[in-house]
Amino acid sequence: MSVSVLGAGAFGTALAISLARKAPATLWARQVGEMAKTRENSKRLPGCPFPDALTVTEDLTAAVQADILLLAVPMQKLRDVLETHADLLKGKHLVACCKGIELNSGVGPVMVISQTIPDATAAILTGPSFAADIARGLPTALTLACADAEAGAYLQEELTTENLRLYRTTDTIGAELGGALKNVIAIASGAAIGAGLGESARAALMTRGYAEMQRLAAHLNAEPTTLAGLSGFGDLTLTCTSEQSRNYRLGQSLGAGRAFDADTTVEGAATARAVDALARDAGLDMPITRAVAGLLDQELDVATAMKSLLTRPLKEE
Ligand SMILES: NC(=O)C1=CN([C@@H]2O[C@H](COP(=O)(O)OP(=O)(O)OC[C@H]3O[C@@H](n4cnc5c(N)ncnc54)[C@H](OP(=O)(O)O)[C@@H]3O)[C@@H](O)[C@H]2O)C=CC1
Ligand SMILES: O=C(CO)COP(=O)(O)O
Repeated sequence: MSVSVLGAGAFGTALAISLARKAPATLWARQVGEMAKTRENSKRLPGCPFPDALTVTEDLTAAVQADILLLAVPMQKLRDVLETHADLLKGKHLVACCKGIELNSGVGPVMVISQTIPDATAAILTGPSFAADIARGLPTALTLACADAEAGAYLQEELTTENLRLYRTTDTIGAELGGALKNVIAIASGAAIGAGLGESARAALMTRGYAEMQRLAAHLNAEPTTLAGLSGFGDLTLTCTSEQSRNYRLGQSLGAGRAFDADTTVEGAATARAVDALARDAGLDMPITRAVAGLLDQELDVATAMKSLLTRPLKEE
């Protein structure tokens, strides 16, 4: 077995470091810059030295010699990367490591892989994990979802490491929805805390946000148990409560009326807009997602958004 990680952001670098502690692994980037020399990704993941068994390369033809390719680029870039390099990626096990819904199509990463490289085995690796934790070798548990059960079991075995424990499912829709939607709720949670609305308000947003996640998941025929697992409930809990999360921090900035670095990868922003559009088309009630999309597009401020949530007609839980 051999594994290559395509995309040397914080997450791709962390996964490559973790995997290279178990067996030789490759990390591909468009530009490796100083990484090959300093043996560290000082821009995206400083302070995490590369194991000797990690090869860093700009040569995609060499990287795709591996049987398993982890795709660790942001969701809105995934289709472009796959289309650009389609010839090299045919027939491989392609594991999306991004979290989000594509803005233009309303589909998640597994569907993007299936649409662009139809003869590849498409899977997703998702769940509660900060890149720095994985790179430091702290214990982490993730979900590996692949519609092909046999391929899923193979990927689970190959990608599990001493400190990275993988659970598997065939429910790719549920797994990708969990990872995508929790980021939207994390923005809402950060906004509540940033605006000084308190931790009780955050708990309400997390819980009612989870209800929205389940509503969309049911509409798209995902398994409710997947949403209750690491990729849904697990990642929702982590991301809505930690300042390590960029989605949460963007929310905090919105709530506090502060500017936020536009170059930071915040998957929940495009996903909120994509899911808001999906919900409208499907006639689904997703008021927190609507509020987050409204905040991001400056149609609402936090006080108005919160008021609109609190004054909705009373209903059964
Ligand atoms: N960071 C984390 O803790 C976690 C992140 N994730 C998920 O991982 C995904 C990536 O996030 P993360 O690694 O943090 O993001 P970063 O912002 O750290 O890095 C993004 C990386 O994507 C690369 N990239 C962008 N476009 C392309 C392209 N067309 N071809 C090749 N590479 C490209 C960038 O390369 P360049 O530097 O050349 O621009 C950069 O290295 C997201 O979906 C995120 O939700 C999941 C769990 C944890
Ligand atoms: O997905 C993550 C944790 O599981 C990382 O969260 P952010 O993308 O918000 O930093």
